[in-house]
Amino acid sequence: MTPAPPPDAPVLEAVGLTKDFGAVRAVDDLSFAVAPGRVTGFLGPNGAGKTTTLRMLLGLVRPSAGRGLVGGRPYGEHPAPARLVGVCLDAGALHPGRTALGHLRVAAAPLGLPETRVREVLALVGLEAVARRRVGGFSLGMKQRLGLAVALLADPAVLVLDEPANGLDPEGIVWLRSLLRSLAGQGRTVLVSSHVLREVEHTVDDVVVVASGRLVVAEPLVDLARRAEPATLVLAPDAAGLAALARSHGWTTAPDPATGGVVLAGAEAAGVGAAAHAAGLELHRLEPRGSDLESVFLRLTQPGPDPGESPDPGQSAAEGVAR
Ligand SMILES: Nc1ncnc2c1ncn2[C@@H]1O[C@H](COP(=O)(O)OP(=O)(O)OP(=O)(O)O)[C@@H](O)[C@H]1O
Repeated sequence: MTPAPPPDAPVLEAVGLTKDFGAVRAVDDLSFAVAPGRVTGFLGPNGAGKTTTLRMLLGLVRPSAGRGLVGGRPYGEHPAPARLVGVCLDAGALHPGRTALGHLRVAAAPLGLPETRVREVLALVGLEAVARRRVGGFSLGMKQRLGLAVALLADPAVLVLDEPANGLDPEGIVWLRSLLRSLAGQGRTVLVSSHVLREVEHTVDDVVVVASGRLVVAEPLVDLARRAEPATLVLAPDAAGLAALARSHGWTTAPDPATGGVVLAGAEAAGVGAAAHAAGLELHRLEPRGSDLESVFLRLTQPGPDPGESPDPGQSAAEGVAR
């Protein structure tokens, strides 16, 4: 593919984006910015409003309020928006009777791109061997690769991909990760949505998390990881003594079948060691467990008791917007 990085790839921006479908508010006053040179994950559970937001950013859905901006201008006001922004919103919706090659040729024609570029992107996504096969026989993972090839055709400075990891096998996810990282490394602006944080946690630099159409947090992934509770794996022959120790310190316990031990949530290893020593409790294993990002994601996106309440006490949604 063309190696030259796009100079000054534009920022993608949602400014107070709101969308009502009848009585349903799908997106509610959503503001965030997607920086060039980084991969940003747009995350939220099913129905959180991700696709609707992406469609508003791309001028495919008219916002009820607010604006979607690419480099400070609405998508449609750019002279050649389809060259500037590569998009894959629904890889599953490709025409089943058309071949992979046919799809790319149809997409390349209005962009004025030559056959050589079609061949380049086919190779880039690893579909050369099936170029003449009809898409109807493709797996979802192969369709994802083709959708990505279409998005990459014009060598765009901005990429917007809706659930690109969906349907990819583990090897495909590793491949997608390195491709997206290299595209961002060239200075491009890359936005990928997912409803599964685990799918993209090794791919993204920044996260924009939404739930029920509203912004929950927008921040670097490392900051999201800091919200994770510490956890410690412990093996102790005196199970009752360990349970009593956990109770007295407010640590929640969960069995760890792989080791036969217990994971103490909310506990640092050093604190557990000190407490066990003080209580005269014998430990056979004491091991810090990595922060569990998925549980942070679930905690942030699960509906709270009060819909007006911030999902994370002490952190308002607005705090997460400013970046
Ligand atoms: N055209 C439409 N007409 C009516 N309601 C819609 C329409 N499009 C989306 N919605 C509703 O808006 C809300 C947000 O949907 P959206 O598809 O944007 O969420 P999502 O986060 O992309 O979910 P998923 O991960 O399931 O694709 C949902 O309640 C959905 O039912």
